[in-house]
Amino acid sequence: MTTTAERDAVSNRLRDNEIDHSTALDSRSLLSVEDLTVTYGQGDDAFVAVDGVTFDIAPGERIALVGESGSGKSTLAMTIAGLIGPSSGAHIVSTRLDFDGVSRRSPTGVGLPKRTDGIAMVFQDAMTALDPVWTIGGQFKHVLSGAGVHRRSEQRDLTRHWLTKVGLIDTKRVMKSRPYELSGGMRQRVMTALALCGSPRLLIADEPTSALDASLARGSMELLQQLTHEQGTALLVVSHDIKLCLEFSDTMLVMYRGRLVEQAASSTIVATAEHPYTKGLLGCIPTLANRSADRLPVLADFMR
Ligand SMILES: Nc1ncnc2c1ncn2[C@@H]1O[C@H](COP(=O)(O)OP(=O)(O)OP(=O)(O)O)[C@@H](O)[C@H]1O
Repeated sequence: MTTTAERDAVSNRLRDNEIDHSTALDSRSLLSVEDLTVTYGQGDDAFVAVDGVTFDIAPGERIALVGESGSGKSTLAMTIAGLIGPSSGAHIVSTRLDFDGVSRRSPTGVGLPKRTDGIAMVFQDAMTALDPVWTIGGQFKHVLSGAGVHRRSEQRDLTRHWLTKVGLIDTKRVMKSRPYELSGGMRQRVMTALALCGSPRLLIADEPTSALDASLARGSMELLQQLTHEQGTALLVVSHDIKLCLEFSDTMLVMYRGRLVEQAASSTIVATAEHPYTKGLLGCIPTLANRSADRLPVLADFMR
């Protein structure tokens, strides 16, 4: 049995491992992105999905990335996580992409490493994100081995610890189960536990609540917020749920047709929004004041 102190030591080791701080560039930012452009295809068929985006994430900061369908949110999130590259038909260019004090940019500014250590992702659909033929215990073993935890007792105890943290009981049964044997809500919790068990510095959640009903969505956001806060993990949530984002984030990033058109504190964005798309988006949130309106505002084409 691993003690709490031993488990904390493993978590700290996971947090610190393999990050080379010798090339530290900006100690204030966890993630620093400058002029990032992602293009799919080539020549006449080229499509710019992310267009010259610049932003920073501080350690422990909670960011909400919002925007209409096709505005480039997932492309941006997956690029940061190192999950998009030439094999996905994407051409990536940036002038800066630093994570945890280390430049992740290739020397030419084109492309990114395949995977970025210290960044984990939670996807929209747990059924497709989890491996269908492996038991949950086996999937934890795989992730923890990749994070440098090889002792079986440590792996077992960390798995139980994280399954309990996300609110699952009877962890023995869950560990022996395959994804299809669990309910949708349980799978979502397992995915969150898997993402956090390697003690990432940044957790990216792409539409984590869109498959859930309103009360489950709120519970899921609360859980993500609580667990990342406890670990000091920064959280980047991609979502269409503006209302939930306003409540559960420190900073709001608004994308429109590949561009970042607004970056503002979530607590004040309703009053300070400058871009017409942001104003339109915020104006579409149903409130007690506008519930009697015949129809919500229609968003115009804001791009010249
Ligand atoms: N592999 C690809 N090849 C070509 N175009 C792509 C590819 N992946 C995404 N796109 C295009 O890039 C644009 C941005 O897509 P992306 O999925 O990033 O948008 P999004 O804002 O996340 O949308 P949603 O909210 O619907 O998930 C879309 O027009 C999409 O069709």
